[in-house]
Amino acid sequence: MADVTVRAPAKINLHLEVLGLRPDGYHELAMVMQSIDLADSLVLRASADAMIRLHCDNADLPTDGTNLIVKAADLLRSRVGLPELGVEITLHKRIPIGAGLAGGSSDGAAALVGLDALWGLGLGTERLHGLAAKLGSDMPFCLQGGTQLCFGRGERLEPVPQQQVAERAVLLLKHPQASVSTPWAYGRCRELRGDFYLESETDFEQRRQALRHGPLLAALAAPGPLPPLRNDLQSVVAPEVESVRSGLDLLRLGPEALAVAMSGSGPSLYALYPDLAAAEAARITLAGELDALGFASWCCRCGGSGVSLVTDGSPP
Ligand SMILES: C[C@@](CO)(OP(=O)(O)O)[C@H](O)COP(=O)(O)OP(=O)(O)OC[C@H]1O[C@@H](n2ccc(N)nc2=O)[C@H](O)[C@@H]1O
Ligand SMILES: Nc1ncnc2c1ncn2[C@@H]1O[C@H](COP(=O)(O)OP(=O)(O)O)[C@@H](O)[C@H]1O
Repeated sequence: MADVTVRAPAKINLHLEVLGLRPDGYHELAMVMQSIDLADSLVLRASADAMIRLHCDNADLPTDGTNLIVKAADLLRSRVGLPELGVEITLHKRIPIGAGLAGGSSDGAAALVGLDALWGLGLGTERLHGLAAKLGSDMPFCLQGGTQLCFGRGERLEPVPQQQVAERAVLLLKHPQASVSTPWAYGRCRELRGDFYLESETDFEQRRQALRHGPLLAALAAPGPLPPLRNDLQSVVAPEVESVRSGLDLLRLGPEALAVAMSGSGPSLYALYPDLAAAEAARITLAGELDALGFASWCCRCGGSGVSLVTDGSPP
């Protein structure tokens, strides 16, 4: 059987609002997530020995059962009740790890889509979404991609219909020595907030409506400026991580952007521009400071889709 290649794009958060604490210990969220064209790729080859094996070109990443790709493969195989299925997966890692860009979740989502195709399971979107939600709150978004409102733990998706978002591009920064654990960020958020959470479903729904019909989505629908972006984890993480503070300052002082924010639980930061040329020009203007502060940087387009099978001829 032919190899299957899957593209696994990163995301940024255009809005991240922590509404409440849920009975399951997770936070109730209202987010706008956006795919970008910085992507990992997975190559899957069927094997006859009933083993799930992962190889990765980044030695910092475990390839054992803690990797979300292996977890996804194990879960899928046990759900369909076919323990004899085997696979050898090679991961080309380009998304920085522990960066707030959902690289692990996107890899897990890509494994679900790739194995569904490789093993000929024909599971369909709804069942894959259910499996993804079990593996991680961000994983359903990574399957779907584009621009989505994400509610609940992050797994309840509502598409944002505007096309304009996809024209835009980001200058993305991450300090190679900085990484933030998502459980730590939410734990610290809880410590800082104490009892300061909304409590009722009515209050949650009011905030969801405010986001659906608020200034951010209206502004995303047209070219031009955006309102200041909200990420409730930014004020939790910035005081603890120096590169988040210095990177945000740098992007704010740089060539005028549509918006500047931290992505997810950080420590990645981005400045949003009308198009890729503007993001690349900003990167050139800031090259000296980026170098002096030791930041890695990328210019990425906002993307219209989540994980996707790579058919012959298209680049992974
Ligand atoms: C913060 C966000 C924003 O998009 O992304 P990252 O910065 O990690 O990319 C997400 O909420 C991360 O989603 P994801 O990384 O899938 O989280 P999970 O694996 O489900 O959960 C990891 C841990 O984060 C906390 N958690 C996660 C989601 C949520 N709604 N409430 C939480 O409190 C819990 O402590 C959980 O044990
Ligand atoms: N395939 C994977 N790629 C990246 N990280 C992974 C993967 N599988 C498991 N992880 C673990 O998930 C954690 C979060 O990584 P990542 O998804 O890159 O960041 P974030 O949750 O901040 O977006 C890390 O501790 C990492 O070891």
